Amino acid sequence: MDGYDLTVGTTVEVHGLISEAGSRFNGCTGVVAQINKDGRYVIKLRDSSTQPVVKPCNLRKASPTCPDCIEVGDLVEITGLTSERGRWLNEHLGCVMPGAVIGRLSVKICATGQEKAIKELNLLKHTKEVILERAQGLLEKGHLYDLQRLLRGLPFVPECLSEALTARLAEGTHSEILGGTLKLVDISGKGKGYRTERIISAGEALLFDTAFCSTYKGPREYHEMETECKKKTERKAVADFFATQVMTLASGPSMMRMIESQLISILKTNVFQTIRDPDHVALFPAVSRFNHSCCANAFADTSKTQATVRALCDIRAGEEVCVSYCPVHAPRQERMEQFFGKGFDCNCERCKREVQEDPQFLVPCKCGKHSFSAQQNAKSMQRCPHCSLDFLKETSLGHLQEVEEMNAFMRTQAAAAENPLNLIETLKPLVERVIEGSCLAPKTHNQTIQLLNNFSGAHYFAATRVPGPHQSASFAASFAYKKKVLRAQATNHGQGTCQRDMNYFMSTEC
Ligand SMILES: C[S@@+](CC[C@H](N)C(=O)[O-])C[C@H]1O[C@@H](n2cnc3c(N)ncnc32)[C@H](O)[C@@H]1O
Repeated sequence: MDGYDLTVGTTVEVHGLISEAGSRFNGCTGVVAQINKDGRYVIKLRDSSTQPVVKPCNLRKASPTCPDCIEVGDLVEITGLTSERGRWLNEHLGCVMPGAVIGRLSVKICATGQEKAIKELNLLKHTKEVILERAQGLLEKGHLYDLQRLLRGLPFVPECLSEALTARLAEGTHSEILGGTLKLVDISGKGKGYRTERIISAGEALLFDTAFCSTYKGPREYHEMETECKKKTERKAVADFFATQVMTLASGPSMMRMIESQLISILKTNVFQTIRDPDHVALFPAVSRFNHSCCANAFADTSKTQATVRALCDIRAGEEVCVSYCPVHAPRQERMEQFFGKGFDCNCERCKREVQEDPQFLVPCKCGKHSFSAQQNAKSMQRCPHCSLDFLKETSLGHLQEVEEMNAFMRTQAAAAENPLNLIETLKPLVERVIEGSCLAPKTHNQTIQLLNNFSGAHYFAATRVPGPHQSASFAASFAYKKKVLRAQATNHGQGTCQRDMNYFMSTEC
């Protein structure tokens, strides 16, 4: 029956309109966007931004041979998703799969391989030719980040196109500021750095860069990279890039420059250990211009060949964008040790706060009204001003040592080979003392958090790898302890810390 069995998302054809204004829509196809209370249908037309409102008797399901009608096997682009969870899918290509649910089609996303149920209204059908034309355009304009995303997972990429992309990326001289997000400027006291050109949303990709050189981590890493640089610069185009973009990067303290070459000093100041290839180090000339902050608002997701910098939180227009050169969960002292030789002391807001009082060394008093401090510069004997309980810093540090030893054991081969149920029993007494407070190790110290994380992990492995009646309880315990971990991290360096976890970024598409 015409019109009456149509739901939101169905592809329809308009027919039988007789008014002068309406008759121009006869024969047009579109998708049902909404059904109004008065029973009329709002139609989103394929080729026009006009959305006619039509009675159901003037609509019929588009014939399957209609070029707009989306079918299993079609290539589609996702568009117009507005929810926080769905937005990132916009502009992604997918393939329509069997198994539609009411009002939605099942779409396999090319870039990630995931299947998502998406309304037809949010899908734009494309031919292979249109996609390849778009890809060629991106290559010509040098938008390699978008090109790479477009081609990822597509079944029909011509070899010449993928080879051209691979060659451009491998040269190591390509970088792009994405979507007009950043500008490289002088930053007082820090040399160069990036500021935002507009408001940025958490998760947005800001900059894409390719590795100029990379090698395995090891005692000769800088010398190997120096050799690679020299070899690359035999080509004139690369030599120009090297002179203007590499040799102008920040180098270490002048004392170091007297005993080593300028290039080695630059490499020592700018090379990253890469996140996705942890056995590698790489030089990304454009990423190297980001300054450091211990409460960074961006994160460099790096592999041995390329890097994407993303915003970790919403950022105001004009703010400096910084990444962290060290793990953000480390206590201040450990973080500073990692900057040794880099020629600066971090003076970010977090460091200023933590010089006075590092939250990772606070031990709450039993009365709940006061916290003691086990920080290096704190007094050895402390007394709670509310309940007069005494606290001995050395006892607290001794308990922290116990926690550290347990964590060290958890990193051994013996622990990795152990049955997770036995590991739970090994960890339990210490974890229980931490929770009920008889272990005086600071509750939000990196090591204490690590202990809880290990306990959560042991429960997770027990739930997923050891069959038995304990499995659902182990799952519950794993999540409960993971929550404690995230809460403790948020106490140290603000809400949303879980988003500073590299695993969060590695699980997002990029
Ligand atoms: C990887 S580079 C960052 C870009 C650099 N500002 C430039 O002009 O190329 C590292 C150098 O930048 C400076 N820098 C980075 N973060 C800083 C900070 N938080 N405070 C002061 N200097 C910083 C230091 O000189 C450091 O050796």
